[in-house]
Amino acid sequence: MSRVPWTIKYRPKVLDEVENQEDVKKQLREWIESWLGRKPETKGLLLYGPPGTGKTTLAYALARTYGLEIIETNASDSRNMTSLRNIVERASMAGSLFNERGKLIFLDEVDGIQPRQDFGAISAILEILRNTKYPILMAANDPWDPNLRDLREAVKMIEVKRLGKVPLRRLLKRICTEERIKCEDGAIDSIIDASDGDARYAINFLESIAEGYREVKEDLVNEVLRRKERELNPFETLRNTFWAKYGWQARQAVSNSQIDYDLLMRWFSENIPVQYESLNDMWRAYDALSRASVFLSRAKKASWDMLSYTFDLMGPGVAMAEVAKKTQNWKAKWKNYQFPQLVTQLYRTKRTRDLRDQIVRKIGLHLHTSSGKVYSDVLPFALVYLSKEPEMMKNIDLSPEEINFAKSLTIHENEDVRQHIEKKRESKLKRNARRAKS
Ligand SMILES: Nc1ncnc2c1ncn2[C@@H]1O[C@H](COP(=O)(O)OP(=O)(O)OP(=O)(O)O)[C@@H](O)[C@H]1O
Repeated sequence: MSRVPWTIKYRPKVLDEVENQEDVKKQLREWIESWLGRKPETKGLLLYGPPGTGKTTLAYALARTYGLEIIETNASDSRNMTSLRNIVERASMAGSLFNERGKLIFLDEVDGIQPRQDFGAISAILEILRNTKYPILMAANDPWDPNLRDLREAVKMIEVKRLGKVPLRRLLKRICTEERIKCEDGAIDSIIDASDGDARYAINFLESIAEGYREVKEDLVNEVLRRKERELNPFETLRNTFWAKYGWQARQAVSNSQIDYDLLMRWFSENIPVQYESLNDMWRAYDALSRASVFLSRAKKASWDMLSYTFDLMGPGVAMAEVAKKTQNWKAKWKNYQFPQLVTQLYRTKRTRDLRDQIVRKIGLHLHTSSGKVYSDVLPFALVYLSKEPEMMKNIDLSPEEINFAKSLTIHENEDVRQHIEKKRESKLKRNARRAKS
């Protein structure tokens, strides 16, 4: 029989069982009661706060407390939006929501909506909000994305704060008692410190330790935490690989690492010339790494069994590339590893990329087309047009910062576009000439 995870098993069923969050619970009660009194304050309500603080829990507990059926869907899927529209439409035709068993619609992860992929999802939600006869509760971790502005204005927003240490401790201790597990107080405190108010993380952590070791001891918890920290640290993975005397040690360093494999590959790629001084060592290390990369893409496309070869090549392959390692008096050399260029570059250009995406989104909204289409077909021409008609910049609602950015782009793009148009014109002329001949 499959076991129910503790986060589900111990999820509060009704509002009174939800630890803390008194203000949130009060506001949720008032909101749903305003619906039951047929005069909703606002049709939609958005719960926002960090992961694992109980937003989903609150939604389910609210529904249960008031005997409502909950309809949950992930907001960032346009198919869900279509089926939701149907539900809402049917309800408006059927008359009153509360004739039979009422419903509460719960849209999770509204901040996961990608305007490019889920084009129209936000306007679909806004439309659903206008027409709904059901209360609509939404959840987001970060609701401050500019794409969500219209949504923010249409709903009531309630912040769900991180759970404090005291309620979290109460929660974990209750679970330990019900599961009949011996838990040291210091162990619970360490888990709470590491979880940073994320109840899901804390409960999952407790469960994994209890499952593996049958009791929850402080030194054990601290050791697991230290290991986790190390496995998340790319500098540590690099050091353990480059400093490994034997292949199996290097393999372990790579396979234990919790870093995304593609990213790890970039870390190695950047730091092979930092670690190795001999060109031959470097050459062998890069050779192994490039083979690892081939197996990684095969693993992703064909079968994850290939991952084993990726580890062999990225770990022992890179580590054993150093010939001196086979000699008696080899000693590991301390080096200052570097961040991969790509990571620093992406970090530095984040603001620029965000600005570009915002402009593209606004042009797309104006032209009723997706951001993807704007990128591929429209952007260079739109920039030229905008530079000629500065008033248009204001019409499509560009902020002063975006206008400056668009202008700076236009200078470069103008030349590109001119050449692009020129080339197109030439090939068209040639084509016409060929046609005329034949
Ligand atoms: N206030 C609380 N009282 C009791 N248990 C809680 C509370 N908050 C969270 N939990 C526990 O933590 C688990 C995770 O919470 P939940 O899924 O509601 O978080 P969330 O805020 O929706 O997270 P995310 O933003 O990642 O979706 C729940 O299943 C529940 O067991």
